[in-house]
Amino acid sequence: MSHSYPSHVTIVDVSPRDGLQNESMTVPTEVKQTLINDLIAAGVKKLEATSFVSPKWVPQMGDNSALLDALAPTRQTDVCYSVLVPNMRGFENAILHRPDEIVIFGSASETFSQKNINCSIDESIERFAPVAAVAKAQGIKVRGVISCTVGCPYEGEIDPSQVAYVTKRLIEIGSEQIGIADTIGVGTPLKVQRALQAALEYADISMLSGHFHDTYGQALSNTLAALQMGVSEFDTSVAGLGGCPYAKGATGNVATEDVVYMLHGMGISTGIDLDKLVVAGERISEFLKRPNGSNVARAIINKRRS
Ligand SMILES: CC(C)(COP(=O)([O-])OP(=O)([O-])OC[C@H]1O[C@@H](n2cnc3c(N)ncnc32)[C@H](O)[C@@H]1OP(=O)([O-])[O-])[C@@H](O)C(=O)NCCC(=O)NCCSC(=O)C[C@@](C)(O)CC(=O)[O-]
Repeated sequence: MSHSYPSHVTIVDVSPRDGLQNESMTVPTEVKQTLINDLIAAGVKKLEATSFVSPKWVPQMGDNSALLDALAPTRQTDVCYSVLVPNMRGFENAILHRPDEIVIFGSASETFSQKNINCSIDESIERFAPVAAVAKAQGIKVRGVISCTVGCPYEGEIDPSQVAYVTKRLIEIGSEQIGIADTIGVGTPLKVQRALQAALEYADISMLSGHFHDTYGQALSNTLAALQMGVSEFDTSVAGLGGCPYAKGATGNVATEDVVYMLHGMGISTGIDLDKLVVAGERISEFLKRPNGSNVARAIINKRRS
């Protein structure tokens, strides 16, 4: 069977944000800065640095401004520094640091929307609309991410028509890209393809990206299923770090190392140096005192030791 896979894939490493937002220990700003610089040294060209959400809701991201200040002197012009922004208050704080891209994050599940950002899906779009308009007027890219596109921790299975609806609304208010997220990692390849297919009612394939958590070990298969549809951008997390504070039990995103290994093995370029990426993942895993969540990283490290 032949598929027309993309020749190049953009990796968005979300570990500094999605990876660390759920950590119970305080991760010092310098450690986040080192992680980001390690990722960039490995060739990552797009990353989620932090989020401008309420520190009462997500204390771990409370150093958002300090982190961007620390990164400023060595900021790379060919790297896209993204930040999550839930409302105008967050945007006003973020804009002081001129991020390259803001991410507005909605949900295909009503209940998850309430739990995560304390408003309904329609209310969230109303909040995002002025944020997206001001960002675009200032030359900042706007990406929309939709949580719970295949399953929700509160509502169970999500109908693809919900994904189509939120995609439509996010595009109407100016999202240039749409991330299809499997927040709790319950998706399997055909379900993920159905969610992507629903988004394609309103979005072009070049606008879509995949954001797959690996709770049930399906994320790499789901990545391949998305690739087969022509998706060429994926959110991944070095060492598989992460989880969402409002999706109990959900583990991290698919490990960046695992996706890069698969893509390179398929002849698809990423611009990333896998060995340097493994160093980045090991350093943060050691700091967090947790086993490296990437199968590929563990294999490479074991091989080096033997
Ligand atoms: C959205 C809100 C702020 C609404 O929270 P709220 O309590 O409804 O907001 P509010 O407007 O009523 O304000 C309450 C207080 O928060 C302050 N406030 C209000 N906004 C901000 C802000 N931006 N930055 C700093 N402070 C803020 C505001 O000033 C006020 O302060 P007070 O007067 O009480 O001192 C809250 O629900 C929130 O911060 N939620 C965070 C959710 C979050 O970060 N979730 C994890 C990221 S999403 C995710 O992981 C999924 C994703 C993207 O990865 C994809 C996937 O896998 O699904």
